[in-house]
Amino acid sequence: MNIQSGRQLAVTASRVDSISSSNSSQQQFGSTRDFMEQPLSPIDDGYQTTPDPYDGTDGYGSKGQLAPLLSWDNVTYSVRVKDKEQSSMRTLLHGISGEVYPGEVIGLLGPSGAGKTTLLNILAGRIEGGVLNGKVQFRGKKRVPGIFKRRVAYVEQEDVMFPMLTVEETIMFAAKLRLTDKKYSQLQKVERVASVMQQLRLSHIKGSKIGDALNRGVSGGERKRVSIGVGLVTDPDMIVLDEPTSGLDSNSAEMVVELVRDITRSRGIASVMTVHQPNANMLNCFDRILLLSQGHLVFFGSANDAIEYFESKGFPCPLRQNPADFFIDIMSLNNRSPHDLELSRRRIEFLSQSFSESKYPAAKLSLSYGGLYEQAFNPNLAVGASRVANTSGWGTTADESPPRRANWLFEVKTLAQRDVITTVRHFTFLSAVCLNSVSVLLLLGLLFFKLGNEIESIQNRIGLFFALTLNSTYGVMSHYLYVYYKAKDIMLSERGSGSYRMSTFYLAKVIVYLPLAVLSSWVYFVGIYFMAGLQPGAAKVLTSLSLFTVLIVVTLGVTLLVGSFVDTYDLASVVCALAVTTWVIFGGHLANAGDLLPVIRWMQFISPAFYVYEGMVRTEFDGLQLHCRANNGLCMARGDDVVKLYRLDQFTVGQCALIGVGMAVLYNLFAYMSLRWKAKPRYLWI
Ligand SMILES: Nc1ncnc2c1ncn2[C@@H]1O[C@H](COP(=O)(O)OP(=O)(O)OP(=O)(O)O)[C@@H](O)[C@H]1O
Repeated sequence: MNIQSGRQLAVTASRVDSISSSNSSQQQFGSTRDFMEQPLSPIDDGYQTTPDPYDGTDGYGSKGQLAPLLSWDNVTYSVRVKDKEQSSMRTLLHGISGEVYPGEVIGLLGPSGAGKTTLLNILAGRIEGGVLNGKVQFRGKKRVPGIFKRRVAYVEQEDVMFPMLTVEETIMFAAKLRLTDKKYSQLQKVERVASVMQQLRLSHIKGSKIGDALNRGVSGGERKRVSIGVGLVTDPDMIVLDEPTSGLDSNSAEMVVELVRDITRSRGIASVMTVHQPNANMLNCFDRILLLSQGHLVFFGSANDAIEYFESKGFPCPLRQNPADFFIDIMSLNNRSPHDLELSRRRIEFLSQSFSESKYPAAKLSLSYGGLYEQAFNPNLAVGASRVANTSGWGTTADESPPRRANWLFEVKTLAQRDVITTVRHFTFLSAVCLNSVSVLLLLGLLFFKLGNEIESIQNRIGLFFALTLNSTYGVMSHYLYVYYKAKDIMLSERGSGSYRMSTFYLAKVIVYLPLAVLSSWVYFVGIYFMAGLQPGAAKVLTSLSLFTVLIVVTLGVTLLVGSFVDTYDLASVVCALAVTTWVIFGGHLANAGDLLPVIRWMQFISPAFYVYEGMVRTEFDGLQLHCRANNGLCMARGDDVVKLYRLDQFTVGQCALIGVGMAVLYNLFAYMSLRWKAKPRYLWI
C-alpha cells in the first residue's frame, strides 16, 4: 500500500543528500540573496532545461488515465475590506488551478495568511461572502450543491461536538442522521460505525466521553480522529480537513495525517488538507503539495519535485532542513526591515510568476499513479480497488441522483434522542434548573407563607404573582439560552453537510426543553401555591397553573427567538434581560394598568407577562372574601373590587389564556423562521 510513500521517502532522501553535497549552507543562503539582486525578467527558467518531471515520461508510471475527482481552474477570490473610511476590494486568491484524484492526498501549505483556508473552503463549497470567479468541477461537471455537500466530508479546525456524548455515540448519531434508512439497515450502520472506529483506532475508547474544557474527555488527537470519523461514516468521495494537526503534539499530528493517508488509499477517496508546518514524515504522506503565498500559487506537485524545482530556481533546500520549513521560509514575507520586506516580496512574485510560466497546467502528474493502479487492481486491497477502478468512469458510474434525506419523523426522533442524552448528562445545567426550582420554592414559599384573608394580604397576593412571573421568565431565559447556543454552534457546523432539516432541529429542541422547563416550574408553582394558602379548589389551582404554563411556553419561545436571531450568546443574554425587564415593567404590577400614557400603553399589550399576570390575579381574587377591620373606610371586602382598583379587568381569564397561547405559537413560529433565515448557508458556488 505504501509503495509510493516508500519511493518518495527514498527520492526525498537522495535529493536532500545530493543538495547537501553540492551546496554549503553559505552558498545556499548566498544563492537566495544573489537572486534578489537579479532583475525579475527575463526569467532564466533552468527548471525547464532539465528533464521535466511533469512530462509523464519520468518513469513514475502512466498518467492521465484517472479523471480528477475535483478540479479547480483559475480560482480568484476577493473580499471587500474597509481601511480608514475607505472601502476597497482585496484579492485573497489569484487564479489558482489544480486537481485532486481519487486515492490522492493533497497538502495545502503556505505561510500564515497565504490563503490556504480560503482555498480549502472554496474547494469544499463552504465560502461565504466576497466575489468568487473561476471554475470548480466535481467529476468533470459543475458542482450541484445538494449533491456535492453530501459527497464531501469537511473536518473543521475546531472540533465542534457534544462533550457529553461518547465517541461511539457521536459517530453513531452522525451515521443515523446522514445515512438513510432506505439504503442502510440499522445493523449496517452499526457495522459501519465499528469499522470507522477501527480504522481510526478509536475502538478502545468508544465508551469515553468527548469532553470539553470543564469535563476531561478524550485527548486532542483522539478528538480530531472522532471528527474525521463523523465525516467518514457517510462514505464520502472526498475529505477536506482544515488544519487537522493544529494544537496536537507531533506524534498525534503524524498519526492523524498518516491515518488520513491510509484511509484515502484504502477507500480510494481523495483528501485535501491544510497543514501549518508539517514535519518530514507528514510531508511524505502527501502525494502532492500545493504551495500558496500571498494568495498566489507557487508550486503544485510532489514534495520531491518541489525540492528539485526550487533548486532549479536558485533556492536549494539546505542540508538537514525539513523541506516543509524550507518551502514556508522562501514563501514568507520578511518583515525585519523594509529592504528585507521588498526582497521577500520580489522573491514571492518571482516564484509565482515562474510557476505560472512553467508547463503547468498540462497534466503535471508527477506522483506515482502507477502505485494507485497497482492498488486498484490488487485483489488484496478490495475496497480501494473497487473505488479506484470506478474512478476511471466517475461521470458515468457514480450515483448522481439527488441525495435522499432521512425520514422527517426519524430525524426528529434521532435529534430529540441526542438532545435528551446531552441534557440528562449535562450535570451543571440540570443542577442549575433544580437549584432554581428549590430556591424559588423556599424563598417565595416562606416569604408569602399562609397569606390569610386579611386586608393586608391584598398586597402580598399581588406581590406573589409578580414575583412568580418575574422568576419564571428570568429562570427559563437564563437556563435555556445557554444550552440552545451550544446546540446551535454544533448545528451550524453540521448544516454545511446537509445533515438534517432546520425544522427537525427546532422541533427536537422544543420537545426536550419544554417538558423540562414546564415540570421544573410546576414544582415551585404548586408548592408555593399551597404554602401561601391561595384559594383552594381544583378549578382555581388548574386555571392558575395553566396560565403559568402558558407563560413558560411563551418565554421559551422568546428565548429561542432571541437565540436564533442574535449571533452571539453575550448579546443575546442582554437582549433577553431587556425583554424580561420590559415585560415586567408593563406587566400590570409596577404601574397601574389603566394609568399608562397612551403613547406607551401599547407595550402592555405585547407583554405576555401582562396577560398571564392579569389572568392569575383575576383567578385568585375572583370570589375571594377579605376580612375588613372595623372602622376602616378603605376596606374592600370583595376580591373583584381589588381587580377593578388595579385595572386588571381589561380581559377575561379565558381571553388572557387565549392571547397567551397565541403569543406562544407566534413566538415559536418567529423563532423557527429566524433560525431558518439566519442559519441558511449562503455559500458561493462556481
Ligand atoms: N472575509 C474576509 N475578509 C477580509 N479578509 C479576509 C477574509 N477572509 C480571509 N481574509 C484574509 O485573507 C488572508 C488569507 O486568509 P486564510 O485564512 O485563508 O489564510 P491561511 O493561509 O489559512 O492562514 P493561517 O495559516 O494563519 O490560518 C488573510 O490575510 C486573512 O486575514
